[in-house]
Amino acid sequence: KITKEQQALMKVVVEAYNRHQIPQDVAKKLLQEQYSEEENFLLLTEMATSQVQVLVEFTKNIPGFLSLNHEDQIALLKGSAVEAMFLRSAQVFSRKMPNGHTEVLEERIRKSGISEEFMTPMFNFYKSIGELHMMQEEQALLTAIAILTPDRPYVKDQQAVERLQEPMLDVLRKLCVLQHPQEPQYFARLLGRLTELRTLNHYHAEMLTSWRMNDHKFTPLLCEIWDVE
Ligand SMILES: CC(C)c1onc(-c2c(Cl)cccc2Cl)c1COc1ccc(-c2ccc3c(C(=O)O)c[nH]c3c2)cc1
Repeated sequence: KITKEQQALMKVVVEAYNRHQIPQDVAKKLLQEQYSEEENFLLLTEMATSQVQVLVEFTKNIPGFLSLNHEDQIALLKGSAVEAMFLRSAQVFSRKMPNGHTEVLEERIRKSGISEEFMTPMFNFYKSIGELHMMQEEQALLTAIAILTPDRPYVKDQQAVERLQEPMLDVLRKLCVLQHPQEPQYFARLLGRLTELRTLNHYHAEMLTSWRMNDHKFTPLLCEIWDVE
């Protein structure tokens, strides 16, 4: 049922997703340093900065992305960065990393100056992703689909983005039917996570504001992608 060109498209996206990961020495830092709120914030800032670099490289490998209008490429990256990082960090939680990354990452997020009201939706999302037991092909395609969301702010040629997103949605739908035959609603559940991600964007904007009010500093790359400072 999955055509040859759909196989090829999936292969490119999955390989790019696996190739571009946070370097292990950066990820391992989560395990080493102390646990002060300050230290946690700095470590999470380092992870996010590294994750954005990884995200840019992954996005450049999405077939057709580099032939989009350049301003639209930037608009898509800025509009999807937080969602892509929620998806990627969610894998850490659902992967139940062997060397304790999961507990450590949760601990550091819970003690990094994020107010309680954002913890619940954030960790509910992590839990809902974990329950899906997504395959890596599904993770890669879902991330590409999130990045290729046509109605991000400031996107001029939305049709061009739709033309790239639709083939991804078709492949993911077919893949879900093949990999989860006993669960016909699985594809719909995956798309439901994308809706949940949109609400997390709003919470995240408020998290940024409260961090900035407490004079927390971000890196130049994060300031650029999140339009802060
Ligand atoms: C600027 C800082 C304070 C910030 O602001 N909002 C968020 C933030 C938060 Cl707190 C939650 C969700 C999204 C964002 Cl942007 C963050 C921290 O963002 C990240 C991003 C990505 C990881 C992350 C990814 C992969 C792996 C990984 C592997 O792949 O092996 C092993 N360890 C990983 C860690 C962690 C934290």
